[in-house]
Amino acid sequence: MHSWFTENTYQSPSWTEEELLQAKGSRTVSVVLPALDEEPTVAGVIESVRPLVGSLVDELVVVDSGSTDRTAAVASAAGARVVHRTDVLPELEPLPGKGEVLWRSLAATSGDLLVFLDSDLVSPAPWFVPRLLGPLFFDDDVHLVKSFYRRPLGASDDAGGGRVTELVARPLLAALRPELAMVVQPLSGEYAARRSFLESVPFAAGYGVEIGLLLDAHSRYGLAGLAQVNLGVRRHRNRPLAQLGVMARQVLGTALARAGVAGSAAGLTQFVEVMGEWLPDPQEVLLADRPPINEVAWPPVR
Ligand SMILES: O=c1ccn([C@@H]2O[C@H](COP(=O)(O)OP(=O)(O)O)[C@@H](O)[C@H]2O)c(=O)[nH]1
Ligand SMILES: O=C(O)[C@@H](COP(=O)(O)O)O[C@H]1O[C@H](CO)[C@@H](O)[C@H](O)[C@H]1O
Repeated sequence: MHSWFTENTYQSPSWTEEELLQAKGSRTVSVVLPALDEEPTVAGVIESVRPLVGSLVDELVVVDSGSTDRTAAVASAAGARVVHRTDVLPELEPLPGKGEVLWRSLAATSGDLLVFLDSDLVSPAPWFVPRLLGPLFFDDDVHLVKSFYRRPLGASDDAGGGRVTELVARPLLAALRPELAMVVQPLSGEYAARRSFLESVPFAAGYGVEIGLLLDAHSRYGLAGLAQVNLGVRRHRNRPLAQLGVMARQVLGTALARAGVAGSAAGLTQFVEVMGEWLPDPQEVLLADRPPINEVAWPPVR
C-alpha cells in the first residue's frame, strides 16, 4: 500500500472534541459556505456547524455568489454571517463562479485555518468540520485536507456520485500527476487548508478551483502536505449531465494549465435535439484564474 495512503489517510478519524480543542490552541478557524441559489439546503448545512461556533469554529460565513432566491435571508436567519461577493473587493467586477467566491472569502474572513463546505449538502453530519481540521491541528506538515466519502447519486443509496471525479479528474490525474492517484475524492467540495497556503496560490474562478488547489498544494508541499479524511456519506444536489460537461471543461482547463500543458481557450459546444435534428448548443466556459490574493492590494475585510 502506498505509504502516503497509509500515513495521511484517516479512514476512521477518532479525535475527540477535547483533543481537537487542545490541539487547536490559539489558532482560529473560519468555516466558509459558497452559495448560489441554495435556499432549500443552506440552513441545514449551517445548522450542522453552528454548535461548534465559539469553540472549534470562530466564524461561520456564507458567501453569496449572486443568488436570486432567498439564500442570504435563510442563511442569516440560520445564524451565519452572510457576505455578498461584492461586499469584498468591490472594485473588482465579480466573475461568475464558485472559485470566485472562495477566493473572495479569504478577504472576508480572518481564520488561520479555513474549512469549505458546499451549501447544497443534504443532511451533512456534524463531524464534517472537526474531522477536516484534525490533520491541520496535529500535523504541521499538512496544508490541505480533502474529504472522502460514499457518494450516492440522487435518492439511490449506491455510490454513483462524483461523476466528473470518476470520468475526468481521476483519469486526468493518472495522466498528468500520477502521484495523486491515491487521493480518493480530488474534487470534494469539503476541504480545509491553512490560510498561508490559500492566500499564496491562484484560484480558478469556476469549478476548476478544487483541482487547481490540489495540484498547487502538491506542487508546493508534495504528498506530505496533503491529507484526506473519511466523512462517511455525502449527499448533495446532483446536477444534470450537461451542466457537468461545462464543469468538466473547467476542471480540464485548470488541470492542463497547472500541469503546463497548453490547452485552447475554447468553451464547450454541446448539442441539443430540435425536431429530430441535432443542433450545436455552444457554452461559454469560464477558465480564468484569480491571482494569489496576497498579490492583490486589498485591505483585509475582517
Ligand atoms: O457560481 C457558483 C457555482 C457554485 N457555487 C456553490 O458551490 C458549491 C458547489 O457547487 P455545485 O453544487 O454546483 O457543484 P456540484 O456539487 O454539483 O459539483 C455549492 O454550494 C454552490 O452553491 C457558487 O457559490 N457559485
Ligand atoms: O465530484 C464530482 O464529480 C462533482 C459532481 O458530483 P455528482 O456527480 O453530482 O455527485 O462534484 C464535485 O465537483 C465540483 C468541481 O470540483 C466541486 O466544486 C463540488 O464541490 C463537488 O461536489
